[in-house]
Amino acid sequence: MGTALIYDEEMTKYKLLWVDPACKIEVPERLTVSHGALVRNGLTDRCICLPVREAVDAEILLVHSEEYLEAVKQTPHMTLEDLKEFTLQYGDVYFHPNIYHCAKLAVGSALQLVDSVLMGKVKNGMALVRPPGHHSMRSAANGFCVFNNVAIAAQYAKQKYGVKRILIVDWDIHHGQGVQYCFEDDPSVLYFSWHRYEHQKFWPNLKDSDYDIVGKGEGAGFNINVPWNKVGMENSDYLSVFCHVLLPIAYEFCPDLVLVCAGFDSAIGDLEGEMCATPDIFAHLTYLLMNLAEGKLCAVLEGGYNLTSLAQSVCQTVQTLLGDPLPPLTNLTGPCRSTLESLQCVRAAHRQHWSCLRHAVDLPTFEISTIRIKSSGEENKDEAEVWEEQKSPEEKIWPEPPKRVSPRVCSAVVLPDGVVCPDACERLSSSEDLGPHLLTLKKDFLKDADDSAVTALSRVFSLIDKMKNNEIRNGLALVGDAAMTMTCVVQHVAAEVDSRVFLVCVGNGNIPGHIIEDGKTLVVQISGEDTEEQGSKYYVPVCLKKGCTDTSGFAQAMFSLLLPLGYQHNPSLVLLVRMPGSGVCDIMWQQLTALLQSFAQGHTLVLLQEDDKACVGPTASILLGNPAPPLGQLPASLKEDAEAVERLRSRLQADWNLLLATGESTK
Ligand SMILES: CC(O)(O)NCCCCNCCCN
Ligand SMILES: [Zn+2]
Repeated sequence: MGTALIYDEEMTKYKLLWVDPACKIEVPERLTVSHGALVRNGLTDRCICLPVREAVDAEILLVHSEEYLEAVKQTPHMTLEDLKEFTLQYGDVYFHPNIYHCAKLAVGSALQLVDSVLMGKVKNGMALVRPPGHHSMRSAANGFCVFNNVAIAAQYAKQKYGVKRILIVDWDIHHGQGVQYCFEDDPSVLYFSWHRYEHQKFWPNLKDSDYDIVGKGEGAGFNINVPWNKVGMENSDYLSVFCHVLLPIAYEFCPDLVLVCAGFDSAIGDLEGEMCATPDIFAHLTYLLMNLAEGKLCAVLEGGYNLTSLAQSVCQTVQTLLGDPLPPLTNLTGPCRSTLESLQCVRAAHRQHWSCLRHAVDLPTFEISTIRIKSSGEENKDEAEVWEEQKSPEEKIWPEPPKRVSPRVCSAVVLPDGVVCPDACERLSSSEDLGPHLLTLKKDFLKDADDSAVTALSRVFSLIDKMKNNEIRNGLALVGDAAMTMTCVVQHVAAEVDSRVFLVCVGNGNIPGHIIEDGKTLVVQISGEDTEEQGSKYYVPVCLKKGCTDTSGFAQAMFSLLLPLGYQHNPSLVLLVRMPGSGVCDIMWQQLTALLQSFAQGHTLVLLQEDDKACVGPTASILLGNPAPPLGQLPASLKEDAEAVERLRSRLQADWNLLLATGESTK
């Protein structure tokens, strides 16, 4: 199934007709440069382009009042003076004779997108629309918005398709108060928004946008506000909020549909947001949401006023929806103090509503500052970087997002004769000769192994070499001895100069100490074995009371440990090993396999032991880019497990700052 793209140049045919400094940034070019960039990058050709349609009254009335709709209906016939007069009753928005038509097309586009996803015609999609929607309220236009496109889409999905739970993620830099008000007492719609706030000093200056506004009545807990009280937030800050707030709660909520208020004024260069996150961050934010709701994700454009970063961010988002490998995120320094303060406040405010936060350790709050947490060796930022930070936003410069090339082959497999190769996978030919290095390895490691083990290892090494040359994206091997193969692979890869391995080992098994000595391999082992081994900076033993069968504990370790560590380690290869008898359930295994593709441009090598042959199919399905099935609504994890994860975090966060979620200052 493909990715839908909805766009029509009719929505560019309205603009500001008088002087209004607050509205002059909302220009038709926002749509033309975004669509133009998609065309130029060959992305429109790869999408399923769906036609727009006008929303009908009944659809608009799902959210708005009749008197408001009737009033907006009069605008096409108004004179310029009448339009100005009409506009005065609302805030930071303007009307135009054609804006009612475009507003109906914007709603219609969102509904077309929801239809195509929920009818299973496409996997996911994006609607490039204007006017935006998330500020408009039941009886009021606001913040360039006329009708609330995404709120209407959510009500539409519930009414027409009986969707039970909908997650709305609003990564626009402004608070979508219109969406919040629409669903604040509705437990079937979880609304998440981060937004520039500066302690209510930033527009729309609402107390309702603060972290302690969590929803009302039945809806308590289903409204998450993350205020940015400082500008200059970076990729690390955004990822921290996803890892420590949004993803744990979203997985617990287990939505049937994900809607994104995709505003890109949260990207670097935008004068509204004044943030420093780069366009490629949206590739990751999109991907991290794609394993919810079995990939049913509809992104609808909201804001974004720097035409360069807007176009790049839109392309990054659509490329991820299309399944392209994710770009590496470099120099993630960890969240700033102000972010930690917000994180801690939001987690505390929601602790009573979400069991994933029940055991969250929250420390006394502390003064706010944007002093960046320095991880070791970051102390002396060179002059240029410091100067860079002090430049004013409009002069911000940032590198073009890296090219994201999909290898010719997605998944290659090494399987013993007699094991069927999963559809769409490529079996590595068995005619590989034993390379010279293998003969030495045979001497060092495999001296007593039989020839089939040596042959299998030689094929696994050629899998790795093909990944290194980007001939294949990922690989899977079913081997006789997973632990031994794992050790040889780490040894083989670590020998290369700029290689870094992220080894994720599921289940019990001994990790030889020497593989973590060089600091190039980071090991996370999730098992049920209480290793007295305290671990080190590069060896993170997560032992779950009930072992890997405990989905909640496993999921918590995935979000609050694995993701932050993986991002900060920024590996060139992910090695995922399923030890025999791990007890991990297939769906959890698939979710883990999917999430790990956030790293190393998707270069994941999965090692399975022969008696786990039944896992080949489900694993291959994920490696081929299919979404992982839902885990179901997650119960609370065991207190001991949550405390174990917290202990690990506090031990490791001095070295790995992305683990920070509360206010500890690093040493
Ligand atoms: C969709 C949206 O969230 O991007 N709308 C933003 C509205 C901003 C209103 N204030 C403008 C002040 C100009 N400096
Ligand atoms: Zn915005």
